[in-house]
Amino acid sequence: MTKLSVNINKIATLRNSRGGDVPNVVQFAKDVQRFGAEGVTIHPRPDERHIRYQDARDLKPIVYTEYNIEGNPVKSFLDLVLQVKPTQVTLVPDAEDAITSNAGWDTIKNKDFLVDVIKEFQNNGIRTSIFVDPILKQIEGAKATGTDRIELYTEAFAHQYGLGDENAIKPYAESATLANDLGLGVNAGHDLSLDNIRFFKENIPNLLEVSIGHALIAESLYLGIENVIQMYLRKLK
Ligand SMILES: CC(=O)[C@@H](O)[C@H](O)COP(=O)(O)O
Ligand SMILES: NCC(=O)COP(=O)(O)O
Repeated sequence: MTKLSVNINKIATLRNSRGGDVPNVVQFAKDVQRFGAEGVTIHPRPDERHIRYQDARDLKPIVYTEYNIEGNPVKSFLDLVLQVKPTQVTLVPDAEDAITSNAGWDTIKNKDFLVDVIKEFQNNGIRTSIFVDPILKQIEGAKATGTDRIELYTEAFAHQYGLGDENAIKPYAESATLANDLGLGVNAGHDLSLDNIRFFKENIPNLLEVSIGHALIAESLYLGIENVIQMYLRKLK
């Protein structure tokens, strides 16, 4: 079974555009869970351009499904996650000025750093996942960090599949198979959508969780958030 975790960054982007509290991020998280989402994901960035650090704290008491916080483990992020204690932390090596996440970890070069932060989170009862490109030696490197899971960075798949190239799934299927063999859990995310999720899910062995935000919110503008969540759940069965 693959869990659907709804990334609510875009709700915070909309709220921040007017400086008030509409839409309310906490209410939205309550509602997506009521509509069937099996997790809530946020990705607070150091400039707080969408999710603010205070949102991460405010969400803690109301997220009764899986709470996943993503981000680059700079000191302020580390402190926040250790305070909030979500179900899972997903480490993403994103530059501060990046518009969105645009690469996975070099798990070999950053091994010592990752081993230390992963241990710190795990010692505090937080499951860890690290964002990686579908490259076999990076999956082996991920195993050496001690992480519980990996999150496959799916932007390249989404782009190529959108152009009609079904072979784009191959490196993902191979990476997931290796991760399964190594005992790593497999999550995935970035640019997944109603158009590509079923094909992705059907070809990835033992896919535990997908986190989806940008497309899901855009699709909801036309189809409604409750309906869209139900559509994803059907495709992930
Ligand atoms: C790790 C990942 O792919 C997503 O968290 C993505 O980075 C969403 O972040 P933005 O909403 O800032 O684009
Ligand atoms: N981890 C990926 C995520 O949370 C959402 O990414 P996207 O659907 O906004 O591209």
